[in-house]
Amino acid sequence: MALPDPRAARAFRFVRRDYADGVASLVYAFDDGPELIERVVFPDAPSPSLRRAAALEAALDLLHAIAGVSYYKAGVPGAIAFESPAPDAATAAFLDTLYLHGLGEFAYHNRLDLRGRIRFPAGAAVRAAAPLAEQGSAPPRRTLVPIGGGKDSLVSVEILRAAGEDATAVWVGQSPLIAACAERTGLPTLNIRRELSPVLFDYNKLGAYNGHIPVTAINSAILVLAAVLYGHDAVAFSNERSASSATLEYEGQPVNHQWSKGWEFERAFGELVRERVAADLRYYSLLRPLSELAVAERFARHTRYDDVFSSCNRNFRILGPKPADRWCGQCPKCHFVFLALAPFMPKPRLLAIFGRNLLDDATLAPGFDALIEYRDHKPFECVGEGAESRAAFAALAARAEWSEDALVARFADEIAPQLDAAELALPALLAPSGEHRIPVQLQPFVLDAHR
Ligand SMILES: CC(=O)N[C@H]1[C@@H](OP(=O)(O)OP(=O)(O)OC[C@H]2O[C@@H](n3ccc(=O)[nH]c3=O)[C@H](O)[C@@H]2O)O[C@H](CO)[C@@H](O)[C@@H]1O[C@H](C)C(=O)N[C@@H](C)C(=O)N[C@@H](CCC(=O)O)C(=O)O
Ligand SMILES: Nc1ncnc2c1ncn2[C@@H]1O[C@H](COP(=O)(O)OP(=O)(O)OP(=O)(O)O)[C@@H](O)[C@H]1O
Repeated sequence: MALPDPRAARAFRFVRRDYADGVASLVYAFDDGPELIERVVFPDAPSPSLRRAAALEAALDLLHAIAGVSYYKAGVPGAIAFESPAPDAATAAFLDTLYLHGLGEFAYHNRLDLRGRIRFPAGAAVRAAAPLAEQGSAPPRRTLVPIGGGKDSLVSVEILRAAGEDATAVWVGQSPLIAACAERTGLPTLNIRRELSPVLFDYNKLGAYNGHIPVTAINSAILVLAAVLYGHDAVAFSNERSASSATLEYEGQPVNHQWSKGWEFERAFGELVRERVAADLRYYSLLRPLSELAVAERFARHTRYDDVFSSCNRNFRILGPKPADRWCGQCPKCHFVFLALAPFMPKPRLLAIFGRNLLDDATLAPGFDALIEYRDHKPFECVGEGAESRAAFAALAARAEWSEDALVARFADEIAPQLDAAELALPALLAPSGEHRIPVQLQPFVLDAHR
């Protein structure tokens, strides 16, 4: 039977969700079209105790509502409907914000205006969640630390290790690269599988709307459910301060590729988890006070991951080709991570990691120009702020081993003279600052730059 066009649909339906034998099934549909079923598989998950059922149900509801964004985007119809009870008003307002900003880049590229279009229906009020300690046996103090294959989460692992925290390295999906990083941490590991509905890919082939989604929000909701199932009391992401900055402004609205890695999401989601899932379950980012450069400086202190990690997102595609090398060398993420690590590592070590010198390749000038916001905007990728990239270039221009490399010399000769030298200093960008939700006992390990 021919698939209906989701762009012509009247409503997006949250049909049902359930959890049994380690599998969460999340079901959606456009109008009366075929069901879109996503499955999330939690290996060897212990049977949830009856007493912890309330937290499980609430975490499952949250995951169902958040993961719907992958499917909703295929049609962005004007109505959203729930067949199960609709979320309470506070959750509905959170979802409005998440879908609007999390789909900001998608809307920009598809020339859609989603303002006023995304309205989650609000159902009955619900009671505040009890602590896990009152919903069953209290979990020991244990942290789930999500691993993304890149430098950030590995910095968090080392912070947790230094603080003597009991942590489990966890990742979603089937990336062998992430698995190798998780193994290298030496921590206990947990791999959660996620199977998107194949109907989404059929819709995509037919020309449905497509584009970027707030994947960190989805991973966050999966890991909160995992914390309830496996008995952890904290989920510690590795999202840095720089992730809160918009990629660009369009029609007066900030558009941020990394919106669900930002502070606004962390705060709202973390509070919702406490109020709706369990009052003693903490969701936070351990790296929130740090800039990308500060994270790079911390990563450079450890050589343990040099031959396994990669921040190049081309490795993490579900579909489509993956790069022949761990670092493709062509994408904004490769350019930025090379530039951010360069001031903090011996040059031979960095060249060994990447297998080449990206800053001595004049053909890459446009890519690096976008990072420093020179004649272009910041790329739609997880990269630091323009000020951080400019400061890294300035630091390299002052070092004999880098100053003659093509792009560093070009920066010094052509671009730096147009900039305010006071804004190019590294130390200010390395100091921790800003808001965070880091538990008190871990704060010294993040905020004290020398630990
Ligand atoms: C790996 C990657 O960067 N993928 C982005 C890419 O997708 P592509 O088509 O090249 O490959 P796939 O990832 O295999 O996706 C296939 C289709 O499936 C859709 N999809 C995938 C996962 C999901 O959870 N929901 C989905 O609907 C996807 O849209 C494809 O149609 O381009 C896409 C369009 O721009 C991006 O959406 C893909 O991004 C992935 C979802 C992804 O995991 N990206 C992260 C590396 C990423 O961008 N992280 C951001 C954080 C953003 C946030 O706010 O959370 C970052 O680190 O900055
Ligand atoms: N597949 C995944 N499973 C679980 N968590 C993930 C996954 N991919 C990314 N994350 C988490 O999402 C957050 C943002 O990812 P991001 O790619 O910025 O981090 P990273 O891979 O650790 O470092 P880098 O910025 O160098 O790529 C991190 O906390 C990361 O651990």
